[in-house]
Amino acid sequence: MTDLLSCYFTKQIKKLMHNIRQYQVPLQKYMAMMDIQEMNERLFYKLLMQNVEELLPVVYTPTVGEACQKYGSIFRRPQEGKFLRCLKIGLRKIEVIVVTDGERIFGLGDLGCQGMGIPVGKLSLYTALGGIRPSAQYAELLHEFMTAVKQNYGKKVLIQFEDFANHNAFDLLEKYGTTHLVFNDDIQGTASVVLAGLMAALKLVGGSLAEHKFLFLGAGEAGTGIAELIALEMSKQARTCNEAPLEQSRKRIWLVDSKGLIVQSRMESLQHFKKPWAHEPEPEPVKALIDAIKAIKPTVLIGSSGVGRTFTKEVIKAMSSLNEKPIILALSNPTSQSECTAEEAYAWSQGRAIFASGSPFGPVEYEGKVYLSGQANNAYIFLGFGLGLIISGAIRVHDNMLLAALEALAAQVTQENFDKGLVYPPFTNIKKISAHIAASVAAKAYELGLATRLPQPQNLVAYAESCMYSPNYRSYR
Ligand SMILES: O=C([O-])CC(=O)C(=O)O
Ligand SMILES: [Mg+2]
Repeated sequence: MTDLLSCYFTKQIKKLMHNIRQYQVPLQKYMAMMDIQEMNERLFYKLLMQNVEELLPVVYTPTVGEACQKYGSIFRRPQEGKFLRCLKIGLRKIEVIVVTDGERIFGLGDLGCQGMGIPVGKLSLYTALGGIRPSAQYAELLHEFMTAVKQNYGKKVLIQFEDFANHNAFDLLEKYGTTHLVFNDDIQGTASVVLAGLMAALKLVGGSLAEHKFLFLGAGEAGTGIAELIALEMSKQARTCNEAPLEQSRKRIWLVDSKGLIVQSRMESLQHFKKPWAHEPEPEPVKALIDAIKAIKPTVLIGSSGVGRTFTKEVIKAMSSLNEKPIILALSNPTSQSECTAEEAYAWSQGRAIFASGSPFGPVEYEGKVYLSGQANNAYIFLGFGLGLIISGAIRVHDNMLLAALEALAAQVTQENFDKGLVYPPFTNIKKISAHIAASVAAKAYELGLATRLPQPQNLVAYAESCMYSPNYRSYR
């Protein structure tokens, strides 16, 4: 890029940042960013890269949550002229199509794309009551998609499952994990990012993983995914001293779901992904989180239920009376669903909590001291993880790659970060962090014989960096 061009680019970015800062409402900032993306892709990415701490909460968690809820009303410029292509790659045998523009849904008015529920509902009536064969059930449809993707793009295309419901997520990951390059961000990404934060937190609190006791509120993808990775790492650490098989490690981890503490006597009615966590001997039947804390006496409390405001004053106080430095992770997104705020965690623990959250919180002042809190968000992992798979030409995901990724992340928390109470490095350095994670993941892929890009590059960090997209203007003369 010539000096003149780069100077112009810099000015453009400065002005646009100035414009975006004029908006007070996060959703307006989001819409401004989407406009820029549509108008000028390079500008959008450069802007985001250079202002990652400020703009990540706009284009991603938490504002993107609100944008999704209002997607129908803010989505303005549809991509036209693509129907024929979509129909050609779609399902083959179609008999009925119910179509809506979403503008007059019942008496509710214009619901935009959220009006989709109506055609879906009408089609189910065709099938259930009209006898029209459904074109494909969920599993068949997904299988067709997975097969088509591999056929079109080969075995090295990474398919990231995002925000699937529990009842499908675990099965899909297991089913396609052996035939495709698949990664579930909510199970594996969240698990890795949380374990990285925990390993960093242990440097502040002391003790090995096996010396801690974990209690989860929420036993879905995030909760059980994290629990399993903690158990795996515990066993790995203990293997050197020849003890602690996986089942043994799992016993240090307890989960509470909507029906209370998961225990042996509930085994029959538990969904399969919860069964490994039904422990005995069980304490008295325990329903409420606060009672579970009293019974289990955890050192680490992790919220992953998607329900906000559940880490009450009583809960945080109980954790703080049990522990000098309670580790408290409020992972649910977006901010409205966070188990507690950073302010609450610090105030209710008298500034003793080691706190991180899924959605970002700003600095908090408590009794004259400023506390920062890390964002335990899977964005730390999935970017570098995906890049590592791609640059090595990996054809499968292996648990040891997750461990490699999270170790690389934990290793990048500096003393300076710790001093501020952070168990994650700042997002400002995310590209550098991702390059290191990518290099570790790629190295593991080579070690496991799952990499296809040969020969292995000498310096994987440098190679990862050289593979990264860089949005600059080009001079065409
Ligand atoms: O999107 C995020 O910030 C993290 C995530 O995957 C989720 O909450 O489902
Ligand atoms: Mg997600």
